[in-house]
Amino acid sequence: MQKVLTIAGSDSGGGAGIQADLKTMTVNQVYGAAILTAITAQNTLGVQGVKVLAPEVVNSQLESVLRDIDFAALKTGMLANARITALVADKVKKYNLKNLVVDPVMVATSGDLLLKENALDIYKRELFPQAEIITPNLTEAKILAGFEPTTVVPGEILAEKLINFGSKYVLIKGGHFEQSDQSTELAKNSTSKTFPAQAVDLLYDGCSIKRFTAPYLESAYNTHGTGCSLSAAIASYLARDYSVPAAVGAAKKFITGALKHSFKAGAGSRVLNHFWELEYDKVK
Ligand SMILES: Nc1ncnc2c1ncn2[C@@H]1O[C@H](COP(=O)(O)OP(=O)(O)O)[C@@H](O)[C@H]1O
Ligand SMILES: Cc1ncc(COP(=O)(O)OP(=O)(O)O)c(N)n1
Repeated sequence: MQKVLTIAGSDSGGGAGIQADLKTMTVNQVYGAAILTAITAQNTLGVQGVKVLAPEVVNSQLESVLRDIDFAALKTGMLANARITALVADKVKKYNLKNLVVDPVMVATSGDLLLKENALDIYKRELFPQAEIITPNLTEAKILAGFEPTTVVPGEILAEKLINFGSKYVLIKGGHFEQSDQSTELAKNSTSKTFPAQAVDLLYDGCSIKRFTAPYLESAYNTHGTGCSLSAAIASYLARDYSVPAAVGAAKKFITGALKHSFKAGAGSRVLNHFWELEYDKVK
């Protein structure tokens, strides 16, 4: 059994954050451990409150598990601020951690901010250079590359800018496409005015681009926790010794199934069904 660590925030509604990561890891057959960075009061309608933990508390959790457990991969989600981001980067270096997946979580689907802006520099200088893969969504990719979120930028240009921060791979996710992005590479198969035909994620290693496509599921528009679960699945497959492109392909298949079987847990956005491949679901 391979061990995988998530360093992320808690989503009390169970759709994203640590809760989504641990469900993803369990169903993808790795042992998941979790370091909390923040506690959010959150449901399917949005984020009602955030309590970021003191760096000392994050530090003691990290020291406890890293001294004891040998992790085959790890992922970061909500790191909340510059001090926690720097602390995590230090631990990755100190413990020589491999297969680091960085999901640079900045904003929830609801629009609530989950990262202080001054953390961006630390991400770029200290965390990305140690990452096997970084997994920004389109908006996060634009912010990291220095563009306004509303600017239309081809995926190739974003990927080229982001790989220069030093990660081995960049995956730009196309799930939360915007109307203004309809003309770009990430949504070029668009047949409707509102939704693209394909959800296209773009993987770049500094040499060549590989696209991972799946049908865009209109019914699953705005489903919560997709980015968290995708990065947790990538970390799980890396731990199981998949190559990066193979891990991304397997994670994309997993997330597409979980989106297809997504459901309403509350009054707001849909949530993923992480367990869609299990037998009891097929019997229903
Ligand atoms: N409605 C959808 N239909 C198909 N795939 C989707 C849909 N929404 C998101 N995805 C996929 O989910 C994964 C997470 O992407 P995204 O939702 O953009 O990330 P984030 O949650 O970080 O904003 C990607 O593989 C993306 O293509
Ligand atoms: C505690 C917490 N962490 C991360 C998120 C954002 O989740 P993510 O899967 O990246 O994005 P959405 O699919 O929800 O847009 C969150 N909401 N809470």
